[in-house]
Amino acid sequence: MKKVTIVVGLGLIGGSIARAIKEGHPESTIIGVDLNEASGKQALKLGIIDLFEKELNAVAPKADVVIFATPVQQTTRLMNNLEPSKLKSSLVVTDTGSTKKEIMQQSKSLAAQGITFIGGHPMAGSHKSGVLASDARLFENAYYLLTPNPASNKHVQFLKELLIKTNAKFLVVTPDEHDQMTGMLSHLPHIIAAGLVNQTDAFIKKYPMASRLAAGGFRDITRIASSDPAMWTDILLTNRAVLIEELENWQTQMAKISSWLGEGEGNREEIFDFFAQAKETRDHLPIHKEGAIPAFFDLFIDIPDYSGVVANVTALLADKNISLINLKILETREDINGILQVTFKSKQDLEQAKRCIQAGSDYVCYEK
Ligand SMILES: NC(=O)c1ccc[n+]([C@@H]2O[C@H](COP(=O)([O-])OP(=O)(O)OC[C@H]3O[C@@H](n4cnc5c(N)ncnc54)[C@H](O)[C@@H]3O)[C@@H](O)[C@H]2O)c1
Ligand SMILES: O=C(O)C(=O)C[C@]1(C(=O)O)C=C[C@@H](O)C=C1
Repeated sequence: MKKVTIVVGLGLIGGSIARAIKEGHPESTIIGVDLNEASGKQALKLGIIDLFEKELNAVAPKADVVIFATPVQQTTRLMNNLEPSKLKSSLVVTDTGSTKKEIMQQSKSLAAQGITFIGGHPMAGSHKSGVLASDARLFENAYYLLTPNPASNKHVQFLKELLIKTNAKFLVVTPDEHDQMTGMLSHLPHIIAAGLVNQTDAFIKKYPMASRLAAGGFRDITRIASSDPAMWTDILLTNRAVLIEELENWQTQMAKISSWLGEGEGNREEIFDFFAQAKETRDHLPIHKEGAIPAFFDLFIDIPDYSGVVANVTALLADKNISLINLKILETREDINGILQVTFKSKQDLEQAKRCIQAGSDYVCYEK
């Protein structure tokens, strides 16, 4: 496919999409557009794009495809600034934004001027931002939701072909269905995670030692609280009605638990059922695991708290040529062992590392 694609926003999503297009269509040209010149330089250096430009309208007339991978409200602003009379009549415009109703509303004025617009949203990502976190495999096996304008239906196949190497599963939904479903399954969880971390922050001021006790449960439910605040502000402000309703449902649920607790033992069964129902549902949800960036493999090692132990572990791994991605001490207190978190790229590396550390030391290794 010898096409010119402009990717606007060279961050996690734009970078990952550009990588996948390069992989599937090496003969195509990718022009990267970003406000941030450093992102452009990094993308050029990584070979993700062929050219960099700060101003979209300076290059838009060359484009066969424009893909917006900017925060939602930046995307609507940039769409509004396009100059349709200067664009190719065959141009296909799409986006990657986490909400769809406002963007689809904005696209009507483009459609009125003959520009094809297909809303898009890959349902995979990370709390990490920026082009350095991008990965062509990010969307593998994930759903990629599409909300085409009626007049754009015939271009959906072309877009799927362009994005073939994302290895995503494309699904057409209405903008309303989209915002309802992502509101429940993505936006509300991000609000809850951020709220929980903020509540913890206030608590830690009272009990400073508590910060050292944040273990697996807290880590699992709050990872997404590290996501980019600018991106999430735009998401919330473009899905207000859905989120207000879901927050009310959430508050009703929390109030119910609070009242059960107020009455104590008499509500044992209700409390049990609350957790039992959640376990049943969670255990049967087909949660997307493969392809996302945190598809790294963590090995946890209980280590005695003395200096030199990290060097011991790395020496054991180096001896067997096992490469690691990251190494972090999660906990060090005088009275207990520390935990060393060693991250590997593959399950095989992790298993080999576990065997070699267990053979060469008496450290206890485990996965979570
Ligand atoms: N992060 C995720 O998990 C995820 C997943 C799916 C979809 N999305 C959506 O994808 C979009 C991009 O998210 P991301 O995670 O890649 O963010 P990011 O912060 O990693 O990248 C955004 C990039 O856009 C650039 N940018 C911002 N405003 C711009 C403008 N006016 N003109 C040109 N460049 C501009 C920034 O400099 C940055 O490089 C958002 O709409 C988000 O809702 C995010
Ligand atoms: O894995 C994460 O960190 C994400 O938050 C990814 C996530 C999600 O909520 O699942 C976040 C926003 C997107 O619009 C799509 C995916």
